[in-house]
Amino acid sequence: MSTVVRFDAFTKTFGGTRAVENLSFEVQAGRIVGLVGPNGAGKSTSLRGLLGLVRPTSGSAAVFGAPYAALADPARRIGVSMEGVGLNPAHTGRRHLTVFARAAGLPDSRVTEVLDLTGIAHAAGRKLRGWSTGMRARLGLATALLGDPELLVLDEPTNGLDPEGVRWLRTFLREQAALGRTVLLSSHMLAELENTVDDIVVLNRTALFVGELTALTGDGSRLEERFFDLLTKPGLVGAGEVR
Ligand SMILES: Nc1ncnc2c1ncn2[C@@H]1O[C@H](COP(=O)(O)OP(=O)(O)OP(=O)(O)O)[C@@H](O)[C@H]1O
Repeated sequence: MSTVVRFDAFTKTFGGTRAVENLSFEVQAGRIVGLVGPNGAGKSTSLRGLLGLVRPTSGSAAVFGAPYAALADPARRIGVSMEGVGLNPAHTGRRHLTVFARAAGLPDSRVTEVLDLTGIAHAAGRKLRGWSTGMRARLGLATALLGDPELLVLDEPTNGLDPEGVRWLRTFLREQAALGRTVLLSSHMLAELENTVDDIVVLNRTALFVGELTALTGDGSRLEERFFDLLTKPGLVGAGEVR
């Protein structure tokens, strides 16, 4: 197995706020890894640190063995879906994707492919101001897929998706993993994650658990139960718990 992502004692302080402390974990190729934690736990800060959008106060985050900024062709190797990526409401979906495709040196034909892949081809000609949150979530994913990347980094990809969309995303991510792609995603949807991820990182400023999902749920427990155990009763969870 090869290591795709590696956080090593990653720590980020904003002014007086320690957003992430001493976070260490690895993501192996072909795995789907879920980063979970309560609001403000540091999930987005960690993902942004991986993508070079946040500079660690100490420690490091590396992707494909190097800091993001050192990668030769990050837009083709890593697909990112994250809130705050500019959407021009006056652009159509196709236009939005074409801007990103051209910036990454990809052919316009790839835009049509990702529109089909993510089920939004029928809306491609409509201005984004009229798109629902769920449609925008699919557009975020379509943008991430443009470069046919080896790694997908998805911040809250299920936000705004309806149940059909959530199910579609789960199947889609499993297919990606079966093709050898790697997925690192953050989510609040514990019940859904249980059906999707191979490995899990429970984060509450520091990592409370890093390991295979089955180490938490293999005894028939629900992820939600184990999650709250970790948050409220550290020391009871066992294998994989970070001490
Ligand atoms: N640019 C910033 N400047 C100051 N503080 C920040 C900044 N970004 C994040 N923080 C703080 O860092 C902490 C972690 O925030 P972060 O957004 O990483 O958490 P999160 O787990 O993604 O939360 P949520 O689930 O609510 O999206 C919070 O206390 C937040 O207020």
